[in-house]
Amino acid sequence: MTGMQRLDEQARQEALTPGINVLVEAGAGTGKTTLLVNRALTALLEEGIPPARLVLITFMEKAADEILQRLQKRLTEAMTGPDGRIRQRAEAALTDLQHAAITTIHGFCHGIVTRHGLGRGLPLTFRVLSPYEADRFWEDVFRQWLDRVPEAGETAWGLVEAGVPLRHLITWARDLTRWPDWPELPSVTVDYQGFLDRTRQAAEHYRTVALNEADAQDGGRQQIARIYQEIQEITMRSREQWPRRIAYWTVDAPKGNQKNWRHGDQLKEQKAWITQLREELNRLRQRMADQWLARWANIVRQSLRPLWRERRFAAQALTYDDLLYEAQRLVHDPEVQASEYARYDLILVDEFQDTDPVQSDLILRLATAPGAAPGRLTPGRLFLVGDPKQSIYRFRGADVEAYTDVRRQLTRVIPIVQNFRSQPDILDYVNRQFLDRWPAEPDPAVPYVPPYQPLQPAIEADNRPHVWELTREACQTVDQCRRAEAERIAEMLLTAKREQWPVRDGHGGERPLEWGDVAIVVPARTGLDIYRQVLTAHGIPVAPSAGRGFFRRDEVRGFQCLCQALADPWNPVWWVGFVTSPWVGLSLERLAQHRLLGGTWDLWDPGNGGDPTVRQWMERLRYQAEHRWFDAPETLLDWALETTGYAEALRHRPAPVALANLGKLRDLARELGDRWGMAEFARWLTDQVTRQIPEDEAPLPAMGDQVVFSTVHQAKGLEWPLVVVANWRKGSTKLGSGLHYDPRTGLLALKTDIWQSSDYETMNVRHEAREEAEADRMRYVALTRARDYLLVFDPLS
Ligand SMILES: Nc1ncnc2c1ncn2[C@@H]1O[C@H](COP(=O)(O)OP(=O)(O)OP(=O)(O)O)[C@@H](O)[C@H]1O
Repeated sequence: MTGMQRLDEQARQEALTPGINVLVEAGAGTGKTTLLVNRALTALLEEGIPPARLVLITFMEKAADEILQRLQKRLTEAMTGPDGRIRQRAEAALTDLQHAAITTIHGFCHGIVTRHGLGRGLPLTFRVLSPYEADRFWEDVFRQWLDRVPEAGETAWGLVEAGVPLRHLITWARDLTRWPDWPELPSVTVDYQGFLDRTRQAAEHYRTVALNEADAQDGGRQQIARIYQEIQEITMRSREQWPRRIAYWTVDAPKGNQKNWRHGDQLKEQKAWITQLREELNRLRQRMADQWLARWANIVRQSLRPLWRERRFAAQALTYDDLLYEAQRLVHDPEVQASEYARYDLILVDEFQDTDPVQSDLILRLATAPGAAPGRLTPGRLFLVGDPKQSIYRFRGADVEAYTDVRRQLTRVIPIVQNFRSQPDILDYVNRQFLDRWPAEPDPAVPYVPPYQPLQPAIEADNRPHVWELTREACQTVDQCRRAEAERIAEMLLTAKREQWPVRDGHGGERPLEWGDVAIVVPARTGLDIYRQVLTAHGIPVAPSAGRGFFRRDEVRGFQCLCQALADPWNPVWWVGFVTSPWVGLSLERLAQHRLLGGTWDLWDPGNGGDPTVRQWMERLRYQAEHRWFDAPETLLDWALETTGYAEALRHRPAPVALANLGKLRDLARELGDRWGMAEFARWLTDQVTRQIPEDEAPLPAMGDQVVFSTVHQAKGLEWPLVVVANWRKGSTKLGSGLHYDPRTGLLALKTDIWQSSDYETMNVRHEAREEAEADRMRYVALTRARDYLLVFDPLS
């Protein structure tokens, strides 16, 4: 099964050639990190570029750490090589390695902003706001804006009057201030009067006809009477009320039965008019949405955006987005560009498929000599590695078209296709899935669809099966299908374990499959509990996994109740919430007993009666409440852990998820509590818990011999001997409700349950095509995680 044949050695060598700008388009499992490290080593050892003149940008901090470690190891090895010059350079590079900018794009931008921001509209020193802080701060500024800028308050009030819910306005304003730039929208007028006049006249006419022509119980006659009545009511009201009434007016599909009419043609005519009215109403609503959007967006653009910028800069605080946008703005200043260009000799970028237009523009600017025309890159400055087939971060702004644009500008695109990870059968299966779906070369008509070069195996095929396309038992609902899938998975896994399927051990040998070799890779966490239950019922050990429900977890809610109890000791709900949470674990019966025994609910006056344990807790909490202004949330957390013995209890149970979450809670308490103090922290935490804001639970430390569940995003960059691809659904790819912006077309569109603006459809068509391509890429990532065995289901319908 060994017998490695090197297929693209020449391409790999070519990629390392100094003096050219390279985009290495490397498929899954082709060893991208090794290639990146090799190119950095060529720069350090052969070209003699000092570490400080290298930039190496990774997608995550963890990847930056890994690359740094690998470089350290390789340089240490090079220090004992035969060539004296290389030994010297390796030693020097190792000493200076900390000066190399091996960092995420945000880290890199931080440097640019720090070096050049002063005198260019940015604060001298600044700190970067965490997303929580940024949110909170934004809300303050938004409130002040509404209060202090008269047109802002008036516009908001006018829109609320017209039927736009305030919470929509707030969300839209937040989105609008987050996006870097978007065009001022043309103002829109809506001709309510014309619409109402026309509709009233027509309704009057059809009503008269129906009265003479149709039986009283006919649906059509009743329908026209209702329409007539509604239009009368709307016109009777003041103009200010028209928009709201029209926005929420629904006209049903035409009704009525020819049999009840003296002349059937009359009903036909009425039905045609009603259909037309429905269309007209939709168009009118679309115009209303355009008008609202333009009014709100333009006022946000004129005054909220500048105010928000001014306020955060005055507070010497930048958001993560600021780092990117400000760095991009700065490198468009010729002086800054010249200075940054002179600073580095080589820029290496990992995971370049997940770039966005801002990032790619910034990187290209730094690879262009000062004064050179845009796009005329200096040779030998760029080494980009990416796999457009694995671009799966569209939801947070990655734009595979930005990748395609850069690809077009680079003269050297080097495909690497030999996969070191998977069994030939698996690669064969993957190739068959995508060869027909994706073009061999980029197709300008579909710039968001990646080109596909078949993956080539690095090991020889054996005659064992490695891929199973699984089928489910017949099922009706999605959950039943999930259960059926889970049953089938359990059956296969038990067989694999019983038959001791061999997996490669990474040292050229084999060993029998263990539970820890198995991953179930899913697109989303919905419905995972079903799989978990079924597998557990079959005796298969399953690793607990972190979801998005951090603020719904008992350990977090218990602490939230404690914080709130101290911030608001007059309300017994909070302290009772705390003592009945698993932190303290008192039962409700015990509290009822406490009351029966003459206990109070009043923290300030626990009295002498009641249950002694409850009273003891009340006294402790009262003491804490009295001192709350002096306590930081982190100190409070420590106090609670010590006093309740909760962490100890979790350790004995054992409950790794809860323990890991307590760790995360402490980090939050430290970070936010330091800046906000107790009362503000308590308010914030309560807000997150009550609004059930989705938030990642703490990542878990490595588990023992257990099957893991992993989302595709979590699985990116990882591999397992046996991968099951399950819980796949062909979901809707439509743009959901809310405000949307497409930086590529400059379109802004909004949609609610009732109305949508006129650019929504155009935007949605673009969006759907891109989402479908993204879903295919997700599937590619999932399938290519498998080393030895792949079990795949078709999507659930
Ligand atoms: N030059 C090499 N020779 C043999 N095996 C290699 C080589 N480079 C990497 N590998 C092995 O191949 C597998 C895939 O490598 P790696 O995870 O670096 O690929 P990748 O390109 O980052 O994959 P993906 O993009 O799919 O996450 C790993 O098991 C790794 O140990």
